[in-house]
Amino acid sequence: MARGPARNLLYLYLNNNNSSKFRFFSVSSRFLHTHFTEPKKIQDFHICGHPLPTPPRFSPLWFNQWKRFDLFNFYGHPFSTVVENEDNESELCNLDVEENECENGTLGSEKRLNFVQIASRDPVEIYKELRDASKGEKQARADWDVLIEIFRCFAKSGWASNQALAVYIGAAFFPTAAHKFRNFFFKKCKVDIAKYLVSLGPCIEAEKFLFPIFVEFCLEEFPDEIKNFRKMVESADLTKPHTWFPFARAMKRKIIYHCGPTNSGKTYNALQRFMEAKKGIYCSPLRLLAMEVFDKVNGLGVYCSLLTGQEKKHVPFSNHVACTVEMVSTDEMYDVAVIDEIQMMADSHRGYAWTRALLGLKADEIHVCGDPSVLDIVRKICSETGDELVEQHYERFKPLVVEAKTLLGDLKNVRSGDCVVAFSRREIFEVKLAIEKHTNHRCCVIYGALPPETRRQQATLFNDPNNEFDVLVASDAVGMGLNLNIRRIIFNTLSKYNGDKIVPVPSSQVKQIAGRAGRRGSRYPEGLTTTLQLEDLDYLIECLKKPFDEVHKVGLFPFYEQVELFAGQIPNSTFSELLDRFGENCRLDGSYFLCQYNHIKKIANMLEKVQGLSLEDRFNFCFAPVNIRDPKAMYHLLKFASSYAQELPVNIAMGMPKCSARNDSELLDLETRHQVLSMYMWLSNHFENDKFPYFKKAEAMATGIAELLGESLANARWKPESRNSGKQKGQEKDGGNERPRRRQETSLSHQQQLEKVAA
Ligand SMILES: Nc1ncnc2c1ncn2[C@@H]1O[C@H](COP(=O)(O)OP(=O)(O)OP(=O)(O)O)[C@@H](O)[C@H]1O
Ligand SMILES: [Mg+2]
Repeated sequence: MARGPARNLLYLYLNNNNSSKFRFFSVSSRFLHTHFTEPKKIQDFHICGHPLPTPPRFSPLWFNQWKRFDLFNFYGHPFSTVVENEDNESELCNLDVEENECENGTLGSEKRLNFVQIASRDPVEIYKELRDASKGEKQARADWDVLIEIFRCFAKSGWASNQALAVYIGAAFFPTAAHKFRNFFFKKCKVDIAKYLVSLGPCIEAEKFLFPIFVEFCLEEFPDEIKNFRKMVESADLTKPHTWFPFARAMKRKIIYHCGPTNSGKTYNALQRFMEAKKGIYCSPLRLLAMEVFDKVNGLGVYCSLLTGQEKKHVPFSNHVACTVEMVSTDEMYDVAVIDEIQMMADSHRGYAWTRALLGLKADEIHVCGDPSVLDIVRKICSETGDELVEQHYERFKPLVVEAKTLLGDLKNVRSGDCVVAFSRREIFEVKLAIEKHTNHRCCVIYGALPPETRRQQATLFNDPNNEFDVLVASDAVGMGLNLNIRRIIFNTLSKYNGDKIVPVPSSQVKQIAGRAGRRGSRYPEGLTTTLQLEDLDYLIECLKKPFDEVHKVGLFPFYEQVELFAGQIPNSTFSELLDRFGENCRLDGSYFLCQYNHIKKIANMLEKVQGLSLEDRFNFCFAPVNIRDPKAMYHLLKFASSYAQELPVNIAMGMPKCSARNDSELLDLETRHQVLSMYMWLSNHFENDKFPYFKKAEAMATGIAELLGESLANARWKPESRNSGKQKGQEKDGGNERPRRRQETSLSHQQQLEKVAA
């Protein structure tokens, strides 16, 4: 190969993966971070536009030792291209432009050479040259048009915007910076550089050429913006969450992972250790389960208090507490802690509470119970925290058998001890109505929007063989927490509304629900499961066969103090904006994700018009247990916050219904009233008591409404109203404040929102 004219330049061939052609390309030493086996040596020579300081040490033979060069940019991101080392040494250091295939084949060799020189120039020098130029050189009209397009693309480039983050040019500021850079460039532009860019056209290569010049420009022009953004990013740093709990880190904790499917005795065994301990805490996913453990443990003679978002029942002389996971204290010392349903760490909304409990609990022994999906990530966390991990694996007590016959589409085929699972409130009442109309069975119902007390009452009614209520109709709320004597789980459908569209129920959820059948201690020798329709059976079998999905990330959410620190960096923003900015800018390790906060934002937006709330007040109000899809409940929350902001004692401002529900809209009304009272109790526990002085009254009303709900369900023989008719009715009555009843209302995520609440 003939020698190129610029001997002191090194050009590398880049094999462009998109086309099979070799492209002529040059690389600046600043951008070349290769996996060389002799990294020291490679630092000794300069590439592109720089004379080689010690020519004897620069031997093309070095390059021959490596077949392949991966190129990374300044920030460690790989270029899409790969450098292939041709065996012939002269190919690397002495290129012949003429003889090489070049994508832009129409250009003359002189021009191409010129372009090569521009492309290979140090961007710092190019920037300085532009900056120091008194004015730009004249460009042809057609070239301007191309340049304008190139800069338009640059300003919109996701690639450039992402890269800019590494030098603390935030995504919000990037378009402004790109616009100013364009103005600067056009003012100072030189013909050769412009021509080179025009030859590239609006493409990623042009962006890659411009980007380092843009960086130099930004470093000089926007030092304050860069400094501020850097501070902001640093205050939204959620990396290394295990370091947030130095006291827990100072302890030598032993973590026991009780790992297995449903109904295998995980919680039972963990609770044995809990009860034996001098001082223990049980962390529950649901208020309902915390109440069950509270009753059970006290019943066995171990004094135990109860702590949920809504209730604080202190039992004198107790050293044990059953709480909802959000309420766990990371200040208290315990001998034994139990974190139940540990796989909920991966829950998109509430996962942070489990993560916090696992990382922060100050307990010598921590028992975590759950399926195997988070086992690997718990192993990883324990290796980071230095805790000892002991794994105990469990098998189901009773086999789970799939009934291939199904119900053949006919609810008349239900039997005593069956639980029919449906994924919307509407479906639940339709199924109940059909069963009670066409058979002699009576149905109990359980769904997420019912108060825990009512769900327990319905469970007790179903478990008791001495009454006529021998069938259960339930939503996925049945999947966790209740001890139910279920013979057979029948899936009414295996698809549900996810808030956006109808999707198949995830296999992990199918497993969890189906596993409810044949609980140890129940009178059935095995658990059975099947579907209503034959066509759903294959999917059921597929779900049960599938191994648990391995979770790769668990949830995190900032503490109030972290949000407050972040707020200091962007004054005058609303709480909702603050959350968004935090979400955009927070940094996380690979094992964590930021929990979803859309529901919090929705409350934050509603409370925006309430004057006089501090940031901390807003933060607390936003975590109140409210169904954001229920306008009546939202309205009450707004009223509570307004009274609180005016420093008035907050009234419940709601009457007590006189009798149980006679139709579906009265039932919905009872559900909403209970949720509002539950919210009041929660607020009373999370703010100073004197601000919410009617706690006792709210508690008494909530108990009364839970009873009314129980009575209503026992007598419920009405058709659920259609969404539309409900809406019209509501509009007549309350000016559109009717609660929209949507399919997902009974889904677990909804229930979880209500139970989050719990805390
Ligand atoms: N060793 C035991 N002796 C008596 N009863 C037991 C024993 N182990 C478990 N049980 C009972 O078996 C039932 C299921 O046990 P447990 O609730 O511990 O299962 P689990 O694996 O935690 O299930 P889930 O995944 O549903 O939470 C419970 O009613 C529990 O009281
Ligand atoms: Mg359990």
